[in-house]
Amino acid sequence: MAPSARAQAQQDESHGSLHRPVCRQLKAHQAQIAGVHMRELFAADPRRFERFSLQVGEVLLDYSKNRIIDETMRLLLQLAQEADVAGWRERMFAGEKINHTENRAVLHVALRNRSNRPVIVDGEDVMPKVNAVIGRMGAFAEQVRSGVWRGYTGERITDVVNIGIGGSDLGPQMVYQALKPYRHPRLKVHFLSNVDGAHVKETLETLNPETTLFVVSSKTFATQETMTNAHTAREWFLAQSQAEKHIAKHFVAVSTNRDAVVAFGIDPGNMFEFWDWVGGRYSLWSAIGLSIVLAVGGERFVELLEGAHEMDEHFRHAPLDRNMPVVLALLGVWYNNFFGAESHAILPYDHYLRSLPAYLEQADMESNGKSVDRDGHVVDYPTGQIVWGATGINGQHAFYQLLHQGTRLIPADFIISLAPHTPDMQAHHDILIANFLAQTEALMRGRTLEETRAQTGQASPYQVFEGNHPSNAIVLTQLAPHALGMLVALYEHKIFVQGVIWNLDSYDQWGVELGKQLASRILTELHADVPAGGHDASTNALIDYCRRLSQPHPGL
Ligand SMILES: O=P(O)(O)OC[C@H]1O[C@H](O)[C@H](O)[C@@H](O)[C@@H]1O
Repeated sequence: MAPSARAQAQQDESHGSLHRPVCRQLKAHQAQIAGVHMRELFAADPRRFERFSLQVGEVLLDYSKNRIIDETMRLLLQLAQEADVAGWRERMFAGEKINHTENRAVLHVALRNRSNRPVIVDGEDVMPKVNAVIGRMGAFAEQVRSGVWRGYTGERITDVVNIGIGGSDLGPQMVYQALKPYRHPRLKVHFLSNVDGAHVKETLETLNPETTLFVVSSKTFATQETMTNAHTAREWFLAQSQAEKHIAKHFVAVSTNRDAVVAFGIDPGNMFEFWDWVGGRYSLWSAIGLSIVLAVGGERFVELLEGAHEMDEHFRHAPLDRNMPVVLALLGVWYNNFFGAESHAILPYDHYLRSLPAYLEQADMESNGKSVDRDGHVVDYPTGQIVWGATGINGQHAFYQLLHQGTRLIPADFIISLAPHTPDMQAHHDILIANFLAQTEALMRGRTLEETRAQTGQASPYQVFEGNHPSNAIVLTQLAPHALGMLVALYEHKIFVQGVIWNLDSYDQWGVELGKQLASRILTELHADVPAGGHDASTNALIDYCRRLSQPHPGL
């Protein structure tokens, strides 16, 4: 068998950051600390919380329940310094084309640059156009919210449908859910992402074309799922409105691709623009946030941007050892590369943050799920962690068993907001807070055999909890737009720092392309008259099987 390009590349000398001498020191240090229980660390240091916690604005990070001591953080910080996190950070903020495989700048930070400092890309300050689009979004949303903007029969808009997928869906959807307490009472936003006809049908069947506004959101305006859904929505709308001229009142577009928007039949006056230096999974701050602005209004959206900007400023200026995104990133590297942890759980104790895990799955795994480094070498160390999670309180009654007594090390972020949006139900909120606190304590402390005997009267090994499971507690004062902006930016920069340490381009996503190409070929084969060929035997047979059985059967 001819050696693959990958195998060939593997023969190259490895150049990754994880081959620095400091990593050998970290490895030796891990061997020393692996047998130490966090109980002992807490017992030995009553000031552990003060030393291993950080506050930035309304965000508190307690990282004291991690398997670290001062020496751990010292070595991890040395790794960050040697990997030139500070240099890469400056390059990003300065608009350098750090997404080198696509030759693009990475400037979601410019979208929320409330200082208005010039940000230069290709010799042009992008801030005037950033601000102009934010202004247009706010003005348009105000028209819809106030009822000045009406549908083709003169009715006010009651429903907004964001048609998009990936970054053009998960970000706005997560923020819309998180900020639901702030939404306009008349406006409901729906998110149509799946090309599955069932999702389309379920969404459209509840809607009235006269009062529905479609926001077709796609960076490229070429994504098959989004375009197919947008065309179906257009047909559905025209079936009732009967005239193309009415489309202008019911379809707007968000994209970087003006020509494709015009070709689709959307008036460029109804297009909200963004730019190729905004990555799809970092785009909720751009015009992709239009459905958020429609729901909560321009002022709230600006508060969200301001929150992100506050975290950006902290990330850019705070020393690395007091830098919240850097600390979170280093802890992730500690477990990923030195403890062999494979995944990282996101556990919000907040109903409004229930989409955060799905959002972070894309943000993190599409950014750092890479096995070839910036220099084209195949890495020989684990990179992007598997991010997963669900609302913590529900998880307690489902998968936490494995966190507490399973065989794997799964670091987790516990997230809560203190002032509820339901102050008349404080008793409910107290239960949430109590469980949030109890779980991190239980994961850390565990329960010894002696304690089990003392508490239950039995010395059952099944009731022993090993403990020593690491977690971060992230506490927001309230889940308001500003705090949410801070939280999301915190994770974005954590991902950035990890990408630098693993020597990756965190801003491309070539790994999604191959499946897309094969799907377009198979789509034509599904309609062919001849048996499938040219694939492996499994795929050929499955294509034929699907072709035979996927046609609608009368009577079914
Ligand atoms: O916004 P679009 O161009 O429609 O792209 C939507 C999504 O699809 C792609 O396949 C990428 O994996 C995502 O990063 C992107 O957010």
